[in-house]
Amino acid sequence: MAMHTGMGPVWRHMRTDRSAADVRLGRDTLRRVLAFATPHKPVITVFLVLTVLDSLLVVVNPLVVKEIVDVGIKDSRVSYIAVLAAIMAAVALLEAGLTVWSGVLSSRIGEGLILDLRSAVFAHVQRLSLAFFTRTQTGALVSRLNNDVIGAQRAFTSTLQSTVSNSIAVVVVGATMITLSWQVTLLCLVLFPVLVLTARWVGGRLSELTRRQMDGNAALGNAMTERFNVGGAMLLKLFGRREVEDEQFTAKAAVVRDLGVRISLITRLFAATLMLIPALATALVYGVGGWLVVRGDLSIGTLLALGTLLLRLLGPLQGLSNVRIDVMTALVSFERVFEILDLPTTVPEKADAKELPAGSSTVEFDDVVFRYPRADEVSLASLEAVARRETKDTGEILHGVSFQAGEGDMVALVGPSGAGKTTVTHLVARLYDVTGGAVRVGGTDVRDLTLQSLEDAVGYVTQDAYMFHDTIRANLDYARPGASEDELWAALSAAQIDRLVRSLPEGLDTVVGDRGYRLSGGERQRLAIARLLLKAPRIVVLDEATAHLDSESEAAVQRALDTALEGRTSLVIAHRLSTVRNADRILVLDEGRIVQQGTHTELLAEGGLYAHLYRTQFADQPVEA
Ligand SMILES: Nc1ncnc2c1ncn2[C@@H]1O[C@H](COP(=O)(O)OP(=O)(O)OP(=O)(O)O)[C@@H](O)[C@H]1O
Repeated sequence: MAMHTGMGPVWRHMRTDRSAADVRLGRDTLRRVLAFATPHKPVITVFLVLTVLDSLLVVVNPLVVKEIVDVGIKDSRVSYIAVLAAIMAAVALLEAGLTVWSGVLSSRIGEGLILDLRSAVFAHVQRLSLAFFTRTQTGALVSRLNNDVIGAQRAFTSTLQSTVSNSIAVVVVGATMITLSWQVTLLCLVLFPVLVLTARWVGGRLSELTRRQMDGNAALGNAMTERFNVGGAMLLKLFGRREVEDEQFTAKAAVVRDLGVRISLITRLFAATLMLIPALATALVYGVGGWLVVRGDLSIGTLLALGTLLLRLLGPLQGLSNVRIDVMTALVSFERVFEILDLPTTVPEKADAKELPAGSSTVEFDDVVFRYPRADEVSLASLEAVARRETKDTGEILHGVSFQAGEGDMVALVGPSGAGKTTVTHLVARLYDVTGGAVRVGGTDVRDLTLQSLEDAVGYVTQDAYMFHDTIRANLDYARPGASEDELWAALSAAQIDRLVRSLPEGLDTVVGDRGYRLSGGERQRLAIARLLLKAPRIVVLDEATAHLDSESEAAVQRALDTALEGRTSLVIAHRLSTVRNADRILVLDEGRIVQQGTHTELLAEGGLYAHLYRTQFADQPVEA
């Protein structure tokens, strides 16, 4: 097997982060790692048996060589030589077979473990509260997780295999060599510490230089992404900074070049040492061994066997010198994955949570107090580079908010920017939990309901409705899996967007979302309304678009909304005159408090903040038909 003689895995060791070896692991880590291995126990057992067999085979062929030379050739026994040669060929075949078989098992274990870890992490992260996502740079989290999941599976494949096979090989080959000639063995072993020490030194230097090179490349990447987008490119042009930018970029790139040259120099020096030491050891074996043969203390066959065995000792010894770092690196990866799995959600479902009874759609806020969770309450200490750590409290955002929306009522929220309107809407479907007081849906505290039944009952349409980078059909299907073609078109037509979708060359199969066909703000919101209509929730939370739509799409959005809200209890962050006029109740929020509530006519008569908002925001809007 390549592992016994080759130096392939060495390069990976050389570049791994050596700091892992000094990390202190949690008490439970090993137990939990084993728990992940349990489902794969039978395969791991077979894999280990194969690895042991393969490592034992390593000494067979050198011993057969000895037998051929010392007995077969010396005594001119041709048929015996033929048998021994056949054994050699059989061992080689067996070794090849074992390599393939254990390779297949290794990937089955590794890939199986990746699947288990990925599914567990995805399922858990999906259930974390919204607060986690507002605090964490998702891209960085995802790439960290990907690396850790792959690092963790390595524990059960290459690390496990190399540790077992290298240990056995060192013992078996070492013992065989000592039995053959302890004098020669001792002599060659003097050279190995040189190899191990060089490898350690090179490893330390390489891992540090590689880390610096990665940082340098990241800095280059950041410089480019920041400047090669429309905003950055414009800033550069407007401030005439081209020359300075050129110089700064070249300086950063030069650092990466210098590091690259140093890494390559050290790598080559090490490669030369790797070739030199076995060559020197071989010279020693044949020099000293040859002398012993001449003196009659050693047979020629033994000398040849020693020469071959020596080469088979080198790789395993080298591998073992890195074992601690390998094992620790894999365990640290596991620990990072566990850290994510251990993150508690701030909106947990109770064990005895109830289903929301069909038809209940009242919403009630009872003296609700709320503050947003701090970063250190929702994100990870070890994800410092990913999460913006802040321990400062955002302070109370809502102070004793109380109101009721009866079945089918439309409640409008108005108030200056930052008053807490969006925050109020977040609490209805438990995107966050209240700090004090209670939010009730259908008369039950939302914390006593199952998350699924609550999520089914409440639908949101936000200003910038998110669409997956997928077809219109797939985005609609998300709200009602398996919806028929007729149902899709009925929803699109009620949302006043059917004409547009029909006019697209690909129709329902047009890709929308981040990078696909770009819908205008109004079109996107109408598509979101179609999605809401398919979901058909009993309660609708809506953030009306503030952006100015042209009067035609404004009217279309309005008609779509009228359909969407009909017969449903709704909470609307209102920006339109028609909405406030039609609302059953208007809540006027200011600095986290409801300062006024009533109908449009009542509030206008009352004066105060509403009358002021009306004059500044609503009065100059045309009244729609
Ligand atoms: N995720 C968050 N973490 C911490 N503070 C937040 C968060 N979201 C909002 N806030 C703060 O809560 C306060 C209320 O914000 P909210 O978005 O509810 O106001 P709003 O009335 O909807 O404003 P606008 O009309 O401008 O959208 C603001 O001071 C805001 O800075």
